[in-house]
Amino acid sequence: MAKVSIPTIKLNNGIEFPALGYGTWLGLNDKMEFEITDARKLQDALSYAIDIGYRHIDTAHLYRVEPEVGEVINKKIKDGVVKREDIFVTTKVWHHHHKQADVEVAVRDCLRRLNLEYVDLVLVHWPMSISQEGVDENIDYLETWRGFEEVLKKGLTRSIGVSNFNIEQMKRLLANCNVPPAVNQIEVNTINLNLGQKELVDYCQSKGVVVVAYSPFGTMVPSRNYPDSPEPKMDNPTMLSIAKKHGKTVTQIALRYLYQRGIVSIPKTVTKSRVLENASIFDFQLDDEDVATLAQFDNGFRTIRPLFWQPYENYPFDVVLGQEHEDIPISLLKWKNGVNGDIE
Ligand SMILES: NC(=O)C1=CN([C@@H]2O[C@H](COP(=O)(O)OP(=O)(O)OC[C@H]3O[C@@H](n4cnc5c(N)ncnc54)[C@H](OP(=O)(O)O)[C@@H]3O)[C@@H](O)[C@H]2O)C=CC1
Ligand SMILES: O=C1CO[C@H](CO)[C@@H](O)[C@@H]1O
Repeated sequence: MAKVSIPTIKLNNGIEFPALGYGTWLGLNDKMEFEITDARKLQDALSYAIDIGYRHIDTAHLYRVEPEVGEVINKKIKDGVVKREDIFVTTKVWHHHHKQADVEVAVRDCLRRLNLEYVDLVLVHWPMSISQEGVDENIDYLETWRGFEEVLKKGLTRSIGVSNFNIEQMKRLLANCNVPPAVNQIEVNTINLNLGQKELVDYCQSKGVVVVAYSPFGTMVPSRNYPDSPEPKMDNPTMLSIAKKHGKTVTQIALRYLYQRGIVSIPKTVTKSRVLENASIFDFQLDDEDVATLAQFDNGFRTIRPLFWQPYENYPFDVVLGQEHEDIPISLLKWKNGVNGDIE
């Protein structure tokens, strides 16, 4: 079987963080459920990923797949493929759990669903605080962060971090915390609309906060949020020529570019050949000319741009007036069995 060796980056707490992880967001259907066939594919592909050397898995309460992900991890531990301490598991607290006292309940529920005693990193998924009913709860993320510092102290997680925080929110958090966030997980992509996030990435990195790129391929579909959204750049001649020069694929060029910017990426795929392809990026180097060319693609467009959350306090992105009520999946906030969001 093929094997990959994925380097690590040190977090600000000294913990080694694999520079490439496995994303587990499958999307949800109209009933806000994932398709069970996709979950089986995810388990097969994740199992293969661990076999070939992936050691970092990104999941979240929102994704509804924590039980499936935990099942694979526990099986690999039982089968002696890895030890628990070899695997870096990230999960995220959804925004109806932002009260300080709710954070521990939420993280313990993640651990129960994952069937793990601890995670390696838990993130504040978004800076906004929204109730199950879609009401703006307006809880300050500084309060949420105090809850995060408590779960760290209790050993439920080895690191704490944030996701979707903008520069102002990062500055305010860093100025008002006891434990600084280890990471900020944000969209950075070079395949779809091209969001380089230079300013935010530079700021986080200058403060020792590792940037994790979600949707590194811009989810590989044209964005719903922009009427003239282009197709992903899989056939772009410039990308193809850089890929050809290095004997690599366009997606590998995109991931390598992130790695050379010091960014950790977490591509999602349920296709085994792509699991291998995405991790085979540590055996070549983009030169200065390639890097300068790739940087020019950045045009500041987001793929993940949840317009329906624009009216909420602490929405982190620029607000586009007139589009606030588009396509509101309030049900995305609803959980089957009450506030803890069990899916069993
Ligand atoms: N913190 C946050 O708010 C967010 C976090 N995330 C995290 O980031 C992860 C990745 O982002 P995601 O939005 O899933 O999108 P990605 O940008 O990773 O794109 C996923 C899509 O790309 C396809 N794909 C993967 N590898 C290749 C390849 N080598 N060649 C061609 N196509 C490929 C996949 O297809 P297939 O599976 O069929 O192979 C899938 O359709 C998520 O799974 C999640 O863990 C994502 C969004 C927001
Ligand atoms: O993690 C996530 C997965 O993608 C969703 C959008 O499709 C995001 O809202 C969410 O933050």
